[in-house]
Amino acid sequence: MIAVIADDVTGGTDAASACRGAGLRTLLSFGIPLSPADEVVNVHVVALKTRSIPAQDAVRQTLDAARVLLEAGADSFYFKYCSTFDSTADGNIGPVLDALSDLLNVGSVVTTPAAPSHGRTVYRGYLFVGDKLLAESHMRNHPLTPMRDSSVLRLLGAQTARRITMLDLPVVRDDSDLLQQKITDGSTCPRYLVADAICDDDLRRLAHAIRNERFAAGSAGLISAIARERARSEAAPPALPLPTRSAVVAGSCSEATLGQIAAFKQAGFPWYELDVLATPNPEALEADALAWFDRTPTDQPALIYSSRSPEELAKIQAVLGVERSAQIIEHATAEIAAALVRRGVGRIVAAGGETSGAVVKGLKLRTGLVGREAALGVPWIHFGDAFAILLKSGNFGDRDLLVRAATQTTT
Ligand SMILES: Nc1ncnc2c1ncn2[C@@H]1O[C@H](COP(=O)(O)OP(=O)(O)O)[C@@H](O)[C@H]1O
Ligand SMILES: O=C(O)[C@@H](O)C(=O)COP(=O)(O)O
Repeated sequence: MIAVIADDVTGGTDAASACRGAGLRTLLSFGIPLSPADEVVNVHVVALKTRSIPAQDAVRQTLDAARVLLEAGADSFYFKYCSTFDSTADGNIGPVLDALSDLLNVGSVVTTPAAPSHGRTVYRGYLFVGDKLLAESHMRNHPLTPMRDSSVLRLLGAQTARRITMLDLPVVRDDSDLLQQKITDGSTCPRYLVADAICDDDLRRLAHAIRNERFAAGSAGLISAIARERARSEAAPPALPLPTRSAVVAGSCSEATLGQIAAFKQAGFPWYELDVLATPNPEALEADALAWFDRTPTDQPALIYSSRSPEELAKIQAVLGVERSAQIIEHATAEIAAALVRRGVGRIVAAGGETSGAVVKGLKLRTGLVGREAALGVPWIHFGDAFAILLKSGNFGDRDLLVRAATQTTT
């Protein structure tokens, strides 16, 4: 079994969808599973919410999850971080990689955030988002993890004392056994090999070269290739009916989400804006939002959001602070989601990684079945027939995704 530990909830759904799409039986747990799965699965994805927390807490939670998965029979491990390398200045990715390499007793670890199908490519160690370098993309303005450098080697180098070398494109594409040699040479001394990859075939080559390694790390790109290396078959999950009453909650401030919110409003559905500056109190924000929701028609999807443009966000953060404003919003959003479900909402669509983490916590969701994708990397997760959730990375999905997900009747 492949064990995947993701540093946030939407990262977990993205990775789970990639494995499911490769035809592997995939289980997704939110938080550390309390007991091993009672069914045979090829992949168990554990989605944590460690991306923005202090490194020592992230390490502890990740190791706890890894030990449970080892006990459940995992023979290889993947640490899923964000395809835009989201991490704080005190960086979790390096410390978590160090700790997992030690636990698993591995030397060389291949890693790349490349996910070409999501528009993330790595060339000469520099990470691109579409046609822009990471630090010139919208990720410069991320509320919690603004990315102001594009070099994966420098970003990772600031977070670990271990040696980092590059597997550049000519090596990745070499048809002799150079790639394999580079990976196994000196593999007894701990180090990270940051790989270039600009198309899926580069990831396929990497996955083939590391097929006997116990540990690798990166975004959904490399785990998708690893899953395909194992499965070599593709089976689409069956279409399933979706519970009728739906609601959307959004806290992502990414360009993609702002466009999706605008499309939802244009479609004429009811919407409500959480104003944390006017009401910097989660309970009061929740009460006002629910009073509004209780007046909306039950046959229409409703949207509740806190998302703001970078300029508006900067103003809010200057008054309330980055952490405090995010905490108030996340607390309110989690409670609102739980209250919506108590009011009969059977389908929640959440936009934003941290936001989704808060929603999953509010709803106390544990382990669900990975279903069909509503957009690339955004699968429906089913909890029996009565409840389904779609957790959308802020950056993912076309402009109509929120409208489509809130109104479609089957997956
Ligand atoms: N109006 C707001 N003021 C301050 N922080 C906000 C506001 N709206 C959302 N946030 C915070 O911004 C962060 C967005 O991150 P996230 O949900 O992970 O989205 P993404 O997937 O785009 O990264 C969350 O922590 C959220 O609470
Ligand atoms: O790798 C990715 O881009 C996603 O899987 C992911 O981790 C997204 O995180 P958020 O943008 O915080 O949703």
